[in-house]
Amino acid sequence: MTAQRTTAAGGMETAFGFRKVGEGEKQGLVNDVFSRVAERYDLMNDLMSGGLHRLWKDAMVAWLAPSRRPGFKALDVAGGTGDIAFRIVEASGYQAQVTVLDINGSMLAVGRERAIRRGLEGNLTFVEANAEDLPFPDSSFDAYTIAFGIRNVPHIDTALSEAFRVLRPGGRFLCLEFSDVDMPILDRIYEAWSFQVIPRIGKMVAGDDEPYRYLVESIRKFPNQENFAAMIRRAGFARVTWRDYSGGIAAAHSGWKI
Ligand SMILES: C[S@@+](CC[C@H](N)C(=O)[O-])C[C@H]1O[C@@H](n2cnc3c(N)ncnc32)[C@H](O)[C@@H]1O
Repeated sequence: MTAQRTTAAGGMETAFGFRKVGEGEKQGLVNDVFSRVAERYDLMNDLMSGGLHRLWKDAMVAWLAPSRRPGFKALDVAGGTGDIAFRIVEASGYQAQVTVLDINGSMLAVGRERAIRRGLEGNLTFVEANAEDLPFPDSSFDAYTIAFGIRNVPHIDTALSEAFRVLRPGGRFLCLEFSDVDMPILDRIYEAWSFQVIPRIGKMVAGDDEPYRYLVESIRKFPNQENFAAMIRRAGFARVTWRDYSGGIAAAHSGWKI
C-alpha cells in the first residue's frame, strides 16, 4: 500500500522512491525527474527494459481492444511522450480520439513532436493537467488508460476516483505498472538489473543517474497486484482483474464502471 506518516511539522509524509518527503513536496520532485529525462525518455525506456516495455504496452492495448467505430474516446493519463495513445489510435483503425494528459509540459512537447512525425495529430489532443484533478466533465470517456504513471502520483486514491468520475457508465479502466515478481530467481536478477545497471545506464546515456534511482526505487514502493486491485475496487470499479507480464515485472489491471 502507499504508506503515509506524519512529519514533525504535523503534515503527511509520503514515499518519493525510498525517501520520505512531505506530501506536498512529492509532485514537484516527480516533475523535476521527468523534466530532466524527457528528451531521452524513449531511448532510456528501450535500454532500461531491453525493449520489453513495447511488448507490455502492445499487450495492454490489445486487451483494451479499442472500438473501431468513429467517435471512440480515450483518455491516456500520465501519457508522457504518447506511446499508449499512438497504439490506441492505430488499434482503432485510426478512428479513436485520444486525449493525452500529463502534468509535465516537457514530456508532452516530445509527445506532440512524435505525433506530428507519425501523422497522428488529427486523432490526438494534448492536455497539461494533474491526474488528481482532471479538467473534464463526468462521464466523458469510453476508456481511461495510465501506463507507468500512477506510482508517480502523490494521491493514488484521488487519481482512481477521478478515473471513475470521467468514465461513462460501461467505460473501461486499464492501468499498466511495474509490479511484484513472483519468481525468486527472476526477482534477484531483476533487483540487480534495477539497482546496479539502470542508474549506470542513466549516467552514461543521459549524464544523470539520480532520476533513474528514483524510478527504480518507486517501483519497489508500489503496491502488489492484489493490493492495487483492492484500491481500484475501492474507487468504485467492478470486475477488477489483472494480467502479469514477464513474471510480474509489469502487470496490467482492468476494471469497469458499471
Ligand atoms: C514513466 S512516465 C510514463 C509515460 C508514458 N505513459 C509511458 O508509458 O511511456 C510517467 C509520467 O507520469 C507523469 N505524471 C507524474 N505525476 C503526474 C500527475 N499527477 N498527473 C499527470 N501526470 C503525471 C509524468 O510527468 C510522466 O510523464
